[in-house]
Amino acid sequence: MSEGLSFDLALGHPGFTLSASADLPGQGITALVGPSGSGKTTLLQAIAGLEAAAGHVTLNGRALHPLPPHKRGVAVVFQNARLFGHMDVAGNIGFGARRRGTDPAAVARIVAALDLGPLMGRSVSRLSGGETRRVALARALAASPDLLLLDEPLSGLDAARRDEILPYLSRAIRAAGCPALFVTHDLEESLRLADRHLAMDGGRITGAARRPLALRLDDIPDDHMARRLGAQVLRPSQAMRAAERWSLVIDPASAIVMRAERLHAPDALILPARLGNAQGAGRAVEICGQDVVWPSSLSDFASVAGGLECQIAIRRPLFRLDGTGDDS
Ligand SMILES: Nc1ncnc2c1ncn2[C@@H]1O[C@H](COP(=O)(O)OP(=O)(O)OP(=O)(O)O)[C@@H](O)[C@H]1O
Repeated sequence: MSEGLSFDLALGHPGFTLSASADLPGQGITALVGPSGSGKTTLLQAIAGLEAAAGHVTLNGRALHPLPPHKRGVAVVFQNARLFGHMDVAGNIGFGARRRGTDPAAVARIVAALDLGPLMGRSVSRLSGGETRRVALARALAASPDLLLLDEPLSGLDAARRDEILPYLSRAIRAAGCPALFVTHDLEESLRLADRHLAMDGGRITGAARRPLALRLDDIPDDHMARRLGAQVLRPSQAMRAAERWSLVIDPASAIVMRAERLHAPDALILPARLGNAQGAGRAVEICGQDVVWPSSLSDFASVAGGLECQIAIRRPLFRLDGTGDDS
């Protein structure tokens, strides 16, 4: 029995043909990226059973296709949150939970992870855009989905709101323990959320890459991209000058991309361990999406999920949007 999500789907609209297949792991967050009109939404809809298609979809060996949508165990979060306007926040979240008999303790954990406690009694018509997105995600997660599909869940939010939500989103999806596939046009979102990437073009999957996000190092530090990411790129030689508190074992061909506002935070000082001190010598850093785990002492590893906003960029190109990158 194959683990994870596997699909091979075909359908046609006038002037557009979807013919997409991929095998994804049973855990983690996959970003689906590609130009407008490439078929990302159509693929999500077909996986969810909301759009008729030929082919197969299996999740952990269970055939989802051609089951009706409500029997697939798939939750979809759309661009517009589509909350139930006649219910308050608690009602919306409870709806998903009741349908699948989700343990109330699990629902409480989701509410806490998304920091929705203070909003539970509020009418959904009185929520901000960011709060609305968090409720939509909570409602989807509360239904204990086997697979979570998100179609540009943060579109239309300004940068500040998106920054506010991203850590919640990452934490809540990972805590749910189901695989998630999310459509995004936003490089920062994919950098910060995803640990696997699928590229789509012309109705086909044209490339895939495992984590860490495989952008060519040379793609990142140009001024425009750095500004978009709010980041500065510390090449190893520059990073050494910032050496004080932590050391980090990284490949000499790698660089650390760190959000500029964190550069002077004492807890966020990082240097490559080629010149490392005893704390980091010989230990490898582990990257999981935005979560960087590194040795805080010789015997102890500290997780800094959400607390340290940095990414490791690998110099070797693993993935390019034109689909010519490899996936090794
Ligand atoms: N119901 C439909 N009938 C006819 N054509 C459709 C239908 N739905 C989508 N299409 C077409 O299928 C193609 C893929 O659309 P889709 O919305 O999946 O692209 P997308 O990659 O999600 O785009 P975007 O990034 O702009 O949201 C487009 O050419 C679109 O016009």
